[in-house]
Amino acid sequence: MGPLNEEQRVEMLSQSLEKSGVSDIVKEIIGQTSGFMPKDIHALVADAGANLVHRLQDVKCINSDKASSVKLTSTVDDSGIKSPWHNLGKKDIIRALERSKKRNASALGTPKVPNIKWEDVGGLEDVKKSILDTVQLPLLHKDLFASGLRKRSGVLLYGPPGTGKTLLAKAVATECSLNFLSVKGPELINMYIGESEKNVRDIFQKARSARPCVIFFDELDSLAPARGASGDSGGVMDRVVSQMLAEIDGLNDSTQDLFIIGASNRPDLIDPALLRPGRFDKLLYVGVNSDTSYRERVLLALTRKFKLHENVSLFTIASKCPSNFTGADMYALCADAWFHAAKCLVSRVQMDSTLNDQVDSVVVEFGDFIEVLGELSPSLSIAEIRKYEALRDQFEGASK
Ligand SMILES: Nc1ncnc2c1ncn2[C@@H]1O[C@H](COP(=O)(O)OP(=O)(O)OP(=O)(O)O)[C@@H](O)[C@H]1O
Repeated sequence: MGPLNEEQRVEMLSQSLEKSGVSDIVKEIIGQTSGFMPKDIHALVADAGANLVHRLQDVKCINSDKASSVKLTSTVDDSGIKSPWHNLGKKDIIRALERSKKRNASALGTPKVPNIKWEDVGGLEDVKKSILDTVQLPLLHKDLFASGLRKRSGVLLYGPPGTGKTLLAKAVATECSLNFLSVKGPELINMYIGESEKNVRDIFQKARSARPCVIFFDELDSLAPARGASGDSGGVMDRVVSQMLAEIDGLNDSTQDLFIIGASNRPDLIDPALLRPGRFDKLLYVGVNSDTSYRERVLLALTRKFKLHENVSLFTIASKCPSNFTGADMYALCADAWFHAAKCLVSRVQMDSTLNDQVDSVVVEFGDFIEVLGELSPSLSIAEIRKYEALRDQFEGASK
């Protein structure tokens, strides 16, 4: 679920603060909560509550120090029950808002070269090649591309969740020795008027000072929904999209070593202006392939650092996995199989102390995979995958 619109935020905040007697503050702060998702509202209220607890503790200490009979001001509601929430003041909420702002600022992170190699990405060879063409060629032939007519492209990786979009973007950055600046859409949206646009400017500024650099916009649809469609009367999202467009267009005048890669499950929700030439105009579908050999290649990548028993046939395991297993499902399979093997090893060592020196080397056997496979179910149904494929058909050709 994306950011809430103003009406939804008012409703949720009013409900959460109903018992506190400070619901009149909702009007005051609502403008500062643009871009909030339900979890952000919960966090805000919980944080304000934590503030209150600290304050109550402080007052309690003072009161017991003075051995006075001063009582905390608490009101009694209709039912006659005293609620500590009645002590919640505007100050607690304002403080919680300030903290949330600080958290957002630090969550925007600093760029660094990731440590994901091509070998860590299984299957997806075509997508790998297309991204490399877009990123590596201009890097290797800067002069040629700087004078060319073709505007540089940003890549949009789209498709179902857990299929390796983030992994691919990181692998490109590692392989081309680029710094990687990852921005999750909702993280960037700030409640303070003007702050979200500033965050966008800051991100591009950070990337410019860390060149060569890739900016990876995860959940691009929540960051750049079609303008006028977000239902946010504050218009924060619209201004963020406009700022993004201005920054991306600005990239075309500068050198060839700043790249933008976006990822989204719902490209149909992204503002179409962002998908025009020179922006995120190279659309690459990253999906689920029902071929056994695809699953085998993903398993190979995921078990690269495992010690596998010689009885393990990754192809046989791949053929036993449901055809709608995503990369993330196979990650769960491998992690669970390793854990199963580790547990067995620990119980063997407990029974026989002569095996103590083996404790560091977990060897994963075929049986470990089969054992845990039965407990896993695909995170996406075949019907859901078909929906994503229908979206792909709709977008196919858009980047050609
Ligand atoms: N093709 C793949 N090869 C190897 N591992 C994969 C692959 N696809 C997914 N995985 C595993 O699944 C995890 C989740 O993948 P990733 O975060 O790249 O998915 P995503 O497509 O970006 O998902 P989302 O849309 O939810 O952000 C990865 O950390 C990796 O362990």
